[in-house]
Amino acid sequence: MRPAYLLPLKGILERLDAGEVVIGDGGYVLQLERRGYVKAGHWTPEAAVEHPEAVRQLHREFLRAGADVMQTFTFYSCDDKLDISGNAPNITCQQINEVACDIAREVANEGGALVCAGVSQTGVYKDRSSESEVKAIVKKQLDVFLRKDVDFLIAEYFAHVEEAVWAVEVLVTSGKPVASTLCISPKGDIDRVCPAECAVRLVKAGAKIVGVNCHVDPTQCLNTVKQMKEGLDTAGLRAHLMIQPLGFHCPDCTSAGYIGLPEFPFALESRVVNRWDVHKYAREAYTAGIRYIGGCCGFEPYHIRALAEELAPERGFLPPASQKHGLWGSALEGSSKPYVKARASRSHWENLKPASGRPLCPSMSIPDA
Ligand SMILES: N[C@@H](CCSCCCCC(=O)O)C(=O)O
Ligand SMILES: [Zn+2]
Repeated sequence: MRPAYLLPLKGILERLDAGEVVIGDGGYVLQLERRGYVKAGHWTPEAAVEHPEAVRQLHREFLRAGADVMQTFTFYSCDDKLDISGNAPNITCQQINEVACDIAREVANEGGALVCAGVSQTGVYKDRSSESEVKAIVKKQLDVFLRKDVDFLIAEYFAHVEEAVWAVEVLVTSGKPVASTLCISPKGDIDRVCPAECAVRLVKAGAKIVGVNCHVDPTQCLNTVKQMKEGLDTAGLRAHLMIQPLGFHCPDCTSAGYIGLPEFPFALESRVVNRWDVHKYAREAYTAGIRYIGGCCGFEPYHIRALAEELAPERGFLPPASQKHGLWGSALEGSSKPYVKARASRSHWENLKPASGRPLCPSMSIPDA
Protein backbone atom coordinates (compact mmCIF):
# COMPACT_ATOMS: atom_id res chain seq x y z
CA MET A 1 0.00 0.00 0.00
CA ARG A 2 1.66 3.16 -1.16
CA PRO A 3 2.52 5.71 1.55
CA ALA A 4 0.54 8.94 1.38
CA TYR A 5 3.64 10.88 0.26
CA LEU A 6 3.67 8.83 -2.97
CA LEU A 7 0.17 9.98 -3.86
CA PRO A 8 -1.47 11.34 -5.98
CA LEU A 9 -1.60 8.36 -8.18
CA LYS A 10 0.69 8.17 -11.17
CA GLY A 11 -0.43 6.06 -14.10
CA ILE A 12 1.20 2.73 -14.92
CA LEU A 13 3.34 4.12 -17.75
CA GLU A 14 4.39 7.16 -15.71
CA ARG A 15 5.62 4.82 -12.98
CA LEU A 16 7.39 2.41 -15.32
CA ASP A 17 8.85 5.24 -17.45
CA ALA A 18 10.26 6.71 -14.21
CA GLY A 19 12.01 3.39 -13.57
CA GLU A 20 9.76 2.53 -10.63
CA VAL A 21 9.14 -1.06 -9.57
CA VAL A 22 5.48 -2.04 -9.89
CA ILE A 23 4.44 -4.97 -7.73
CA GLY A 24 1.65 -7.02 -9.30
CA ASP A 25 -0.97 -8.97 -7.36
CA GLY A 26 -1.19 -12.76 -7.22
CA GLY A 27 -3.51 -15.52 -8.36
CA TYR A 28 -7.27 -15.32 -8.04
CA VAL A 29 -9.11 -18.24 -9.65
CA LEU A 30 -6.91 -20.92 -8.12
CA GLN A 31 -6.80 -19.19 -4.74
CA LEU A 32 -10.58 -18.73 -4.71
CA GLU A 33 -11.10 -22.35 -5.80
CA ARG A 34 -9.22 -23.40 -2.67
CA ARG A 35 -11.46 -21.10 -0.66
CA GLY A 36 -14.63 -22.66 -2.18
CA TYR A 37 -15.75 -19.83 -4.47
CA VAL A 38 -14.53 -20.95 -7.91
CA LYS A 39 -15.21 -24.27 -9.60
CA ALA A 40 -12.17 -25.88 -11.23
CA GLY A 41 -12.42 -27.08 -14.80
CA HIS A 42 -14.05 -24.01 -16.31
CA TRP A 43 -12.60 -21.59 -13.68
CA THR A 44 -15.29 -18.97 -14.41
CA PRO A 45 -15.36 -15.85 -12.16
CA GLU A 46 -19.05 -15.69 -11.18
CA ALA A 47 -17.87 -15.32 -7.59
CA ALA A 48 -17.61 -11.58 -8.26
CA VAL A 49 -21.43 -11.53 -8.26
CA GLU A 50 -22.13 -14.51 -5.99
CA HIS A 51 -19.55 -13.72 -3.28
CA PRO A 52 -18.12 -10.21 -3.80
CA GLU A 53 -16.85 -10.25 -0.21
CA ALA A 54 -14.48 -13.12 -1.05
CA VAL A 55 -13.04 -11.32 -4.07
CA ARG A 56 -12.81 -8.06 -2.11
CA GLN A 57 -10.96 -9.78 0.76
CA LEU A 58 -8.40 -11.35 -1.56
CA HIS A 59 -7.83 -7.98 -3.27
CA ARG A 60 -7.36 -6.41 0.18
CA GLU A 61 -4.83 -9.03 1.20
CA PHE A 62 -2.81 -8.48 -1.96
CA LEU A 63 -3.00 -4.71 -1.42
CA ARG A 64 -1.83 -5.03 2.19
CA ALA A 65 0.99 -7.28 0.99
CA GLY A 66 2.29 -4.54 -1.29
CA ALA A 67 0.55 -4.94 -4.65
CA ASP A 68 0.43 -1.70 -6.64
CA VAL A 69 -2.19 -3.08 -9.05
CA MET A 70 -5.56 -4.72 -8.51
CA GLN A 71 -6.33 -6.92 -11.52
CA THR A 72 -10.07 -7.19 -12.03
CA PHE A 73 -11.58 -10.59 -11.35
CA THR A 74 -12.62 -10.89 -15.01
CA PHE A 75 -10.54 -13.88 -16.08
CA TYR A 76 -12.53 -16.07 -18.52
CA SER A 77 -15.40 -13.62 -18.07
CA CYS A 78 -16.70 -13.99 -21.60
CA ASP A 79 -20.06 -15.38 -22.64
CA ASP A 80 -18.73 -18.39 -24.53
CA LYS A 81 -16.78 -19.61 -21.48
CA LEU A 82 -19.54 -18.86 -18.97
CA ASP A 83 -22.34 -20.41 -21.06
CA ILE A 84 -20.41 -23.64 -21.70
CA SER A 85 -19.54 -23.94 -18.01
CA GLY A 86 -23.14 -24.00 -16.75
CA ASN A 87 -21.68 -22.64 -13.49
CA ALA A 88 -23.92 -19.56 -13.33
CA PRO A 89 -27.03 -19.82 -15.54
CA ASN A 90 -28.55 -16.66 -14.05
CA ILE A 91 -25.47 -14.44 -14.20
CA THR A 92 -24.14 -12.64 -17.28
CA CYS A 93 -20.56 -11.76 -18.06
CA GLN A 94 -21.58 -8.12 -18.19
CA GLN A 95 -22.66 -8.36 -14.57
CA ILE A 96 -19.41 -10.09 -13.61
CA ASN A 97 -17.28 -7.55 -15.47
CA GLU A 98 -19.14 -4.58 -13.95
CA VAL A 99 -19.03 -5.84 -10.37
CA ALA A 100 -15.43 -7.00 -10.67
CA CYS A 101 -14.35 -3.53 -11.81
CA ASP A 102 -16.24 -1.92 -8.90
CA ILE A 103 -14.65 -4.24 -6.34
CA ALA A 104 -11.15 -3.71 -7.73
CA ARG A 105 -11.62 0.09 -7.73
CA GLU A 106 -13.01 0.06 -4.17
CA VAL A 107 -9.96 -1.77 -2.85
CA ALA A 108 -7.45 0.06 -5.06
CA ASN A 109 -8.71 3.35 -3.62
CA GLU A 110 -7.97 2.09 -0.11
CA GLY A 111 -4.25 2.07 -0.84
CA GLY A 112 -3.31 4.10 -3.89
CA ALA A 113 -3.27 1.12 -6.24
CA LEU A 114 -4.18 1.08 -9.92
CA VAL A 115 -6.99 -0.94 -11.50
CA CYS A 116 -6.03 -3.17 -14.41
CA ALA A 117 -8.92 -4.79 -16.28
CA GLY A 118 -8.10 -8.06 -17.99
CA VAL A 119 -9.24 -10.17 -20.87
CA SER A 120 -7.93 -13.69 -21.45
CA GLN A 121 -7.87 -16.40 -24.08
CA THR A 122 -11.31 -17.15 -25.49
CA GLY A 123 -12.81 -20.54 -26.25
CA VAL A 124 -13.41 -19.70 -29.91
CA TYR A 125 -9.86 -19.42 -31.22
CA LYS A 126 -9.04 -22.02 -33.86
CA ASP A 127 -6.94 -20.30 -36.49
CA ARG A 128 -6.73 -17.08 -38.53
CA SER A 129 -10.43 -17.44 -39.39
CA SER A 130 -11.37 -16.80 -35.75
CA GLU A 131 -10.20 -13.17 -35.75
CA SER A 132 -13.55 -11.40 -35.92
CA GLU A 133 -15.14 -13.71 -33.35
CA VAL A 134 -12.26 -13.25 -30.89
CA LYS A 135 -12.25 -9.48 -31.39
CA ALA A 136 -16.00 -9.28 -30.77
CA ILE A 137 -15.61 -11.11 -27.45
CA VAL A 138 -12.78 -8.81 -26.34
CA LYS A 139 -14.72 -5.71 -27.44
CA LYS A 140 -17.69 -6.75 -25.29
CA GLN A 141 -15.50 -6.86 -22.18
CA LEU A 142 -13.68 -3.67 -23.16
CA ASP A 143 -16.96 -1.74 -23.37
CA VAL A 144 -17.58 -2.43 -19.67
CA PHE A 145 -13.99 -1.58 -18.73
CA LEU A 146 -14.29 1.79 -20.47
CA ARG A 147 -17.57 2.58 -18.73
CA LYS A 148 -15.83 1.78 -15.46
CA ASP A 149 -12.82 3.93 -16.46
CA VAL A 150 -10.18 1.44 -15.37
CA ASP A 151 -6.57 2.66 -15.31
CA PHE A 152 -5.09 0.25 -17.82
CA LEU A 153 -5.80 -3.02 -19.60
CA ILE A 154 -4.21 -6.42 -19.94
CA ALA A 155 -4.58 -9.27 -22.41
CA GLU A 156 -3.30 -12.13 -20.28
CA TYR A 157 -3.00 -15.89 -20.39
CA PHE A 158 -2.85 -16.33 -24.16
CA ALA A 159 -1.17 -19.48 -25.51
CA HIS A 160 -1.41 -18.35 -29.15
CA VAL A 161 0.36 -15.05 -29.81
CA GLU A 162 -1.95 -14.58 -32.80
CA GLU A 163 -4.99 -14.44 -30.52
CA ALA A 164 -3.18 -12.16 -28.07
CA VAL A 165 -2.32 -9.74 -30.90
CA TRP A 166 -6.00 -9.56 -31.86
CA ALA A 167 -6.92 -8.85 -28.24
CA VAL A 168 -4.27 -6.12 -28.01
CA GLU A 169 -5.48 -4.58 -31.28
CA VAL A 170 -8.96 -4.25 -29.76
CA LEU A 171 -7.76 -2.97 -26.38
CA VAL A 172 -5.51 -0.25 -27.84
CA THR A 173 -8.55 1.36 -29.47
CA SER A 174 -9.43 2.52 -25.94
CA GLY A 175 -6.46 4.90 -25.79
CA LYS A 176 -5.53 3.36 -22.42
CA PRO A 177 -2.16 1.69 -21.75
CA VAL A 178 -2.25 -1.98 -22.74
CA ALA A 179 -0.20 -4.83 -21.31
CA SER A 180 -0.07 -8.36 -22.63
CA THR A 181 1.29 -11.50 -20.99
CA LEU A 182 1.41 -14.91 -22.63
CA CYS A 183 1.14 -18.27 -20.88
CA ILE A 184 4.07 -19.72 -22.79
CA SER A 185 7.25 -21.65 -21.99
CA PRO A 186 10.81 -20.64 -22.89
CA LYS A 187 10.26 -22.62 -26.10
CA GLY A 188 7.62 -20.16 -27.26
CA ASP A 189 3.89 -20.14 -27.86
CA ILE A 190 1.72 -23.13 -28.66
CA ASP A 191 2.41 -22.64 -32.40
CA ARG A 192 6.16 -22.58 -31.72
CA VAL A 193 6.53 -18.82 -32.25
CA CYS A 194 9.61 -18.01 -30.17
CA PRO A 195 9.34 -15.64 -27.18
CA ALA A 196 11.39 -12.96 -28.96
CA GLU A 197 9.04 -12.91 -31.95
CA CYS A 198 6.00 -13.02 -29.66
CA ALA A 199 7.19 -9.88 -27.90
CA VAL A 200 7.86 -8.07 -31.17
CA ARG A 201 4.38 -8.88 -32.50
CA LEU A 202 2.70 -7.72 -29.28
CA VAL A 203 4.59 -4.41 -29.23
CA LYS A 204 3.89 -3.82 -32.93
CA ALA A 205 0.20 -4.40 -32.13
CA GLY A 206 0.42 -1.58 -29.56
CA ALA A 207 1.19 -3.24 -26.24
CA LYS A 208 3.36 -1.00 -24.02
CA ILE A 209 4.06 -3.71 -21.44
CA VAL A 210 4.80 -7.30 -22.45
CA GLY A 211 5.76 -10.51 -20.70
CA VAL A 212 4.40 -13.79 -19.41
CA ASN A 213 1.99 -15.08 -16.81
CA CYS A 214 1.16 -18.50 -15.42
CA HIS A 215 1.86 -21.99 -16.80
CA VAL A 216 5.49 -22.23 -15.72
CA ASP A 217 7.51 -21.41 -12.62
CA PRO A 218 9.58 -18.29 -11.86
CA THR A 219 12.80 -19.78 -13.24
CA GLN A 220 11.25 -20.64 -16.62
CA CYS A 221 9.28 -17.38 -16.79
CA LEU A 222 12.50 -15.43 -16.22
CA ASN A 223 14.12 -17.34 -19.09
CA THR A 224 11.18 -16.51 -21.38
CA VAL A 225 11.08 -12.80 -20.52
CA LYS A 226 14.84 -12.50 -21.00
CA GLN A 227 14.35 -13.89 -24.53
CA MET A 228 11.52 -11.39 -25.07
CA LYS A 229 13.83 -8.56 -24.02
CA GLU A 230 16.53 -9.72 -26.44
CA GLY A 231 13.96 -9.88 -29.24
CA LEU A 232 12.78 -6.34 -28.59
CA ASP A 233 16.35 -5.01 -28.34
CA THR A 234 17.29 -6.70 -31.63
CA ALA A 235 14.20 -5.25 -33.32
CA GLY A 236 14.92 -1.80 -31.91
CA LEU A 237 11.56 -1.79 -30.12
CA ARG A 238 10.86 -0.45 -26.62
CA ALA A 239 8.38 -1.81 -24.12
CA HIS A 240 8.24 -2.41 -20.38
CA LEU A 241 8.69 -6.00 -19.23
CA MET A 242 6.19 -7.80 -17.00
CA ILE A 243 6.37 -11.17 -15.24
CA GLN A 244 3.69 -12.98 -13.24
CA PRO A 245 4.80 -16.62 -12.94
CA LEU A 246 3.27 -19.61 -11.25
CA GLY A 247 3.81 -20.01 -7.52
CA PHE A 248 4.63 -23.69 -8.04
CA HIS A 249 7.94 -25.36 -8.85
CA CYS A 250 7.45 -27.30 -12.08
CA PRO A 251 10.78 -27.90 -13.85
CA ASP A 252 9.29 -31.20 -15.05
CA CYS A 253 6.48 -29.64 -17.11
CA THR A 254 6.53 -29.50 -20.88
CA SER A 255 5.55 -26.47 -22.98
CA ALA A 256 1.96 -27.27 -21.93
CA GLY A 257 2.89 -25.89 -18.53
CA TYR A 258 1.57 -27.01 -15.15
CA ILE A 259 -1.84 -27.97 -16.53
CA GLY A 260 -0.05 -30.91 -18.17
CA LEU A 261 1.15 -32.25 -14.83
CA PRO A 262 -0.80 -35.07 -13.10
CA GLU A 263 -0.88 -32.89 -9.93
CA PHE A 264 -2.90 -30.12 -11.67
CA PRO A 265 -5.03 -28.70 -10.20
CA PHE A 266 -5.76 -30.49 -6.90
CA ALA A 267 -2.36 -31.77 -5.69
CA LEU A 268 0.05 -28.94 -6.36
CA GLU A 269 0.60 -28.08 -2.70
CA SER A 270 3.97 -29.86 -2.40
CA ARG A 271 5.25 -27.70 -5.26
CA VAL A 272 4.36 -24.30 -3.72
CA VAL A 273 7.24 -21.81 -3.80
CA ASN A 274 8.17 -20.44 -0.40
CA ARG A 275 8.71 -16.78 0.42
CA TRP A 276 12.48 -17.15 0.18
CA ASP A 277 12.18 -18.56 -3.37
CA VAL A 278 10.18 -15.40 -4.12
CA HIS A 279 12.95 -13.16 -2.77
CA LYS A 280 15.38 -14.82 -5.20
CA TYR A 281 12.91 -14.55 -8.11
CA ALA A 282 12.22 -10.86 -7.40
CA ARG A 283 15.90 -10.00 -7.30
CA GLU A 284 16.65 -11.90 -10.52
CA ALA A 285 13.70 -10.25 -12.28
CA TYR A 286 14.86 -6.80 -11.18
CA THR A 287 18.43 -7.52 -12.28
CA ALA A 288 17.10 -8.64 -15.68
CA GLY A 289 15.48 -5.22 -16.14
CA ILE A 290 11.92 -6.32 -15.44
CA ARG A 291 9.99 -3.67 -13.51
CA TYR A 292 6.44 -5.06 -13.37
CA ILE A 293 6.86 -8.05 -11.05
CA GLY A 294 3.93 -10.06 -9.71
CA GLY A 295 2.56 -13.58 -9.62
CA CYS A 296 -0.18 -15.78 -10.95
CA CYS A 297 -1.70 -19.09 -9.82
CA GLY A 298 -0.20 -20.23 -6.53
CA PHE A 299 0.91 -16.73 -5.53
CA GLU A 300 -0.73 -15.99 -2.18
CA PRO A 301 -0.51 -12.60 -0.42
CA TYR A 302 2.53 -13.69 1.62
CA HIS A 303 4.36 -14.30 -1.66
CA ILE A 304 3.50 -10.78 -2.85
CA ARG A 305 4.77 -9.46 0.49
CA ALA A 306 8.07 -11.23 -0.22
CA LEU A 307 8.30 -9.41 -3.57
CA ALA A 308 7.69 -6.09 -1.83
CA GLU A 309 10.20 -6.87 0.93
CA GLU A 310 12.95 -7.93 -1.48
CA LEU A 311 12.45 -4.75 -3.52
CA ALA A 312 11.82 -2.40 -0.60
CA PRO A 313 15.28 -0.80 -1.03
CA GLU A 314 14.32 0.14 -4.60
CA ARG A 315 10.77 1.18 -3.69
CA GLY A 316 11.64 3.07 -0.51
CA PHE A 317 8.96 1.51 1.68
CA LEU A 318 7.66 -1.73 3.12
CA PRO A 319 4.04 -2.94 2.75
CA PRO A 320 1.66 -2.81 5.72
CA ALA A 321 1.71 -6.62 6.04
CA SER A 322 5.41 -6.44 6.92
CA GLN A 323 4.35 -5.01 10.30
CA LYS A 324 3.36 -8.61 11.13
CA HIS A 325 6.42 -10.24 9.61
CA GLY A 326 9.86 -9.02 10.43
CA LEU A 327 12.38 -9.28 7.64
CA TRP A 328 14.14 -12.61 7.00
CA GLY A 329 12.53 -14.40 9.92
CA SER A 330 13.54 -11.83 12.55
CA ALA A 331 10.14 -12.26 14.22
CA LEU A 332 11.43 -15.61 15.56
CA GLU A 333 13.73 -13.75 17.93
CA GLY A 334 10.62 -13.61 20.10
CA SER A 335 10.32 -17.39 20.27
CA SER A 336 10.57 -19.08 23.69
CA LYS A 337 12.27 -22.11 22.05
CA PRO A 338 15.99 -21.63 21.44
CA TYR A 339 16.01 -23.93 18.40
CA VAL A 340 13.29 -21.78 16.80
CA LYS A 341 14.97 -18.55 17.91
CA ALA A 342 18.10 -19.83 16.18
CA ARG A 343 16.27 -19.60 12.85
CA ALA A 344 15.80 -15.84 13.13
CA SER A 345 18.42 -15.18 10.50
CA ARG A 346 18.67 -14.52 6.79
CA SER A 347 21.40 -17.12 6.40
CA HIS A 348 19.16 -19.86 7.81
CA TRP A 349 16.31 -19.22 5.38
CA GLU A 350 18.44 -18.31 2.38
CA ASN A 351 20.47 -21.50 2.61
CA LEU A 352 17.74 -23.91 3.70
CA LYS A 353 16.89 -26.77 1.32
CA PRO A 354 13.39 -27.56 2.60
CA ALA A 355 12.32 -31.21 2.74
CA SER A 356 8.94 -32.11 1.21
CA GLY A 357 7.87 -34.45 4.03
CA ARG A 358 6.75 -37.06 1.49
CA PRO A 359 9.36 -39.86 1.64
CA LEU A 360 7.50 -42.12 -0.76
CA CYS A 361 6.83 -39.46 -3.41
CA PRO A 362 9.02 -38.50 -6.38
CA SER A 363 10.35 -34.97 -6.74
CA MET A 364 9.26 -34.92 -10.39
CA SER A 365 6.29 -36.28 -12.38
CA ILE A 366 5.80 -37.56 -15.90
CA PRO A 367 3.63 -34.92 -17.62
CA ASP A 368 0.45 -36.00 -19.42
CA ALA A 369 0.93 -33.22 -21.95
N1 LIG B 1 -5.48 -13.33 -13.52
C1 LIG B 1 -5.98 -14.69 -13.47
C2 LIG B 1 -5.05 -15.64 -14.17
C3 LIG B 1 -5.45 -17.09 -14.13
S1 LIG B 1 -4.26 -18.09 -14.96
C4 LIG B 1 -5.07 -19.59 -15.42
C5 LIG B 1 -5.70 -20.47 -14.43
C6 LIG B 1 -6.03 -21.85 -14.97
C7 LIG B 1 -6.93 -21.81 -16.21
C8 LIG B 1 -7.14 -23.14 -16.93
O1 LIG B 1 -6.67 -24.21 -16.48
O2 LIG B 1 -7.83 -23.09 -17.96
C9 LIG B 1 -6.15 -15.07 -12.00
O3 LIG B 1 -5.34 -14.62 -11.22
O4 LIG B 1 -7.07 -15.82 -11.67
ZN1 LIG C 1 -2.45 -18.56 -13.58
